[in-house]
Amino acid sequence: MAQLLTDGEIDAALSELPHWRRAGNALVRTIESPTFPDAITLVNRVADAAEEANHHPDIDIRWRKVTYTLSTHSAGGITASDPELARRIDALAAR
Ligand SMILES: C[C@H](O)[C@H](O)[C@H]1CNC2=NC(N)=NC(=O)C2=N1
Repeated sequence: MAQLLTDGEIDAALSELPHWRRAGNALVRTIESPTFPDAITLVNRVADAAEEANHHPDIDIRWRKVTYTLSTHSAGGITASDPELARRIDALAAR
């Protein structure tokens, strides 16, 4: 099973992910897109990346604001897969 990151490892990962914050056992970022269709386009790109990585975010869609919550459900917290997916989401959001 994937190994949980320590608090120190999570802090170190977050120091390189300025858009993300820790909320308990998860990494969270809200991305506001210019329009609702833009927000959904990004959600679809994230879905493709998540499927490819077999690591899936929880996604909360509120009009143009989408909140991505990353944790490794099978491990009950944050593993290396979570900052990895956060970096992928950042790259897609910057397109
Ligand atoms: C069997 C398969 O590996 C699992 O169901 C995957 C799919 N996507 C997943 N995504 C996330 N975020 N956590 C998981 O534990 C997880 N498990």
